[in-house]
Amino acid sequence: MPAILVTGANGQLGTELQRRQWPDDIEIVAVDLAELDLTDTDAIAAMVASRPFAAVINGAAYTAVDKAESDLVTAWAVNALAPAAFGKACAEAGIPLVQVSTDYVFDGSKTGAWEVNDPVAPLGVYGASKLGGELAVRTSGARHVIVRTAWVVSAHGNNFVKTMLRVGADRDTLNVVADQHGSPTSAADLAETLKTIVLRLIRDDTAPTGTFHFSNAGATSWAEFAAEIFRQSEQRGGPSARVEPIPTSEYPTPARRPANSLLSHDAIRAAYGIEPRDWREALSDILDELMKEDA
Ligand SMILES: NC(=O)C1=CN([C@@H]2O[C@H](COP(=O)(O)OP(=O)(O)OC[C@H]3O[C@@H](n4cnc5c(N)ncnc54)[C@H](OP(=O)(O)O)[C@@H]3O)[C@@H](O)[C@H]2O)C=CC1
Ligand SMILES: Cc1cn([C@H]2C[C@H](O)[C@@H](COP(=O)(O)OP(=O)(O)O[C@H]3O[C@@H](C)C(=O)[C@@H](O)[C@H]3O)O2)c(=O)[nH]c1=O
Ligand SMILES: [Mg+2]
Repeated sequence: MPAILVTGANGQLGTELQRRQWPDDIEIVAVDLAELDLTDTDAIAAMVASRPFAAVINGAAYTAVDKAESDLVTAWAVNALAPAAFGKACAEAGIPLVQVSTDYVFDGSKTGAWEVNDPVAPLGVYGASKLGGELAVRTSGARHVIVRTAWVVSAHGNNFVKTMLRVGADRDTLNVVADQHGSPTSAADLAETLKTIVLRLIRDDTAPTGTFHFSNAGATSWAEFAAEIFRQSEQRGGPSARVEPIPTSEYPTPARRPANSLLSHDAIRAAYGIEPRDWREALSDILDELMKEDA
């Protein structure tokens, strides 16, 4: 049975990839740190060669954006050197690699949505290390797809939705930055997109390769996002708080973040016919799942 190796098994994306309905003839082999430490490039090579995998989805990453500023050796090992090792191993095995990247490769200076070939200029260590991963995969010789995504949220793991609900339960008002714009992404919707892509890559030698953007549709700011989270939470009898929109200058963090990281879907629509749904609708599914768990 063809098997797909998935890293980041316990992360948001890895969790949702394992929850997809896969074809009966496909097996998902999902590994996390305990099974495969991505800072060990020899272990990556050995894992990819351990059985005849049909493809690899590298969903693991060092995602602590602020911590990465002072922990850059680990961030670069996981986000750049590991993708390089996967690229080399996949090229040797003759199998496709799906690498996940981020809106934080952009500096945020553009007005409007970022296209896949727009110039990259990361503002911090996380974005720079993820860009390193992109470049390594692109030059590895492996047949590959790189999907940049943004603001990933789900009912599992660490993310903005869960942070807002947790903090909002204890406070009347929350200060949230209103001058950083982008597009939230449901990890489930991202997983469904990666499923479509990886199955095409496995079954069709002429499937589109290269770099694509996927997020949910619609632009927002973190402050508007927070307000919508509380609006939808309150509707379900969950925690709510008032959102006070603030400028980034009033929320100092170790890492700089892009002012606009909205991603254009033109490339993924043209190549794969994928049309993302609105982020509010995706958020509604996540809150349904979270509130069901609370009940
Ligand atoms: N989260 C977001 O907002 C965004 C994410 N992305 C990208 O999407 C992808 C998926 O992100 P997401 O699911 O949210 O990330 P998570 O932070 O939820 O999960 C990351 C996973 O990577 C694993 N990991 C970290 N270090 C290592 C290591 N040394 N060896 C093995 N595994 C390791 C973690 O394991 P453990 O749990 O054991 O630490 C965790 O399971 C990543 O490539 C990320 O860069 C892109 C844009 C936005
Ligand atoms: C908790 C909190 C955050 N913020 C701000 C900080 C930041 O600018 C923004 C979002 O906070 P986060 O900690 O979720 O941000 P961050 O960790 O930067 O999220 C990023 O993660 C990486 C992995 C990515 O690839 C990006 O696409 C993006 O999702 O909101 C507030 O203004 N008030 C608050 O109370
Ligand atoms: Mg964070």
